[in-house]
Amino acid sequence: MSGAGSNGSGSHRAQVLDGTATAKAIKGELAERVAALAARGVVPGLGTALVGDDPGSQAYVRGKHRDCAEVGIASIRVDLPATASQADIEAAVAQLNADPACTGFIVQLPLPKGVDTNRVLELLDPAKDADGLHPTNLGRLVLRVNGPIDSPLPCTPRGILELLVRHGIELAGKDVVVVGRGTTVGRTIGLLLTRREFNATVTLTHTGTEDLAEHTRHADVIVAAAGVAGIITADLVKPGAIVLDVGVTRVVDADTGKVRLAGDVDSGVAEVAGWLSPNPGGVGPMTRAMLLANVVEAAERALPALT
Ligand SMILES: Nc1nc(=O)c2c([nH]1)NC[C@@H]1CN(c3ccc(C(=O)N[C@@H](CCC(=O)O)C(=O)O)cc3)C=[N+]21
Repeated sequence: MSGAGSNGSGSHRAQVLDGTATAKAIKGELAERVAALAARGVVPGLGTALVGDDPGSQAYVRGKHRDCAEVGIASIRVDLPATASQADIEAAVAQLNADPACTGFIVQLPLPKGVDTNRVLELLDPAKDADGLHPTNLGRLVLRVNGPIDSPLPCTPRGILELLVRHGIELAGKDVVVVGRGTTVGRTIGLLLTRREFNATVTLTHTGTEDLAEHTRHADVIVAAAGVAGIITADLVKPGAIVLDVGVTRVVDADTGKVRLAGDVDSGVAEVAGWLSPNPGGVGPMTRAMLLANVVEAAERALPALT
């Protein structure tokens, strides 16, 4: 093996966890499964409920529908104005729950201030929950000790696991430090990785952690999902560690004055880590691929059994 150890000349570069290429391979596989469904008269359909005009959220939703077109999944869009009320949003969820063309859907987060997000998520039909964020599905994530994935998992945690598996990386017995405790990434990947089939040892750190470096410096794997640009600097990383850059923050570039997206991982980490997921091009494309997988699997589960 070369690449994973320092060569002493200071020119070490971490190996790349290539999310773009991996997501492309997964989309190819999903296109075949979509074709098999079509042969049985079923066209999977992804619904999105988008509230307001945040440019970031609009871009994400556009990207999701573009991905759908690539693999043959139908698109159903429900767009509501920023002024939509709780009742309007709940009505959009009810509409997607009832639409037979929609086999899976997401409510794009975050919802506008004042909206009760948990109440909206509770209303999704768990069988159509493409984000795996309905309490029933989060409960299944916790309860399932072993066995096949038969309920949707949240897209980013699933994407991270898939990215590692497809690069031949095993987590069993490893020390994983997760930075960030959000529902969509940090807390859920922590719960998932402690399940017997993954068998990792997990430390879940967050903004209240007194000495973050003390934890990360001993980690075999760091999942950086704090949403704080550049929080993981090279001195926080054990040489050879596996580092996943999940965070996305909009920052104003000091030199150009332009807004750009910044990850949680500082560029210097590439000199220390053994493996690193680029950002962009790492976890983001995998998240989108797993959304497609969740939609295809929901349609597969809904098929009548072959006799
Ligand atoms: N209900 C819900 N489900 C989500 O899955 C969800 C959400 N709400 N709200 C926002 C976050 C964010 N998120 C991203 C997905 C893909 C990229 C992605 O593909 N990024 C590209 C770069 C894209 C660019 O340059 O703008 C990359 O990393 O290579 C990024 C961010 C999903 N989210």
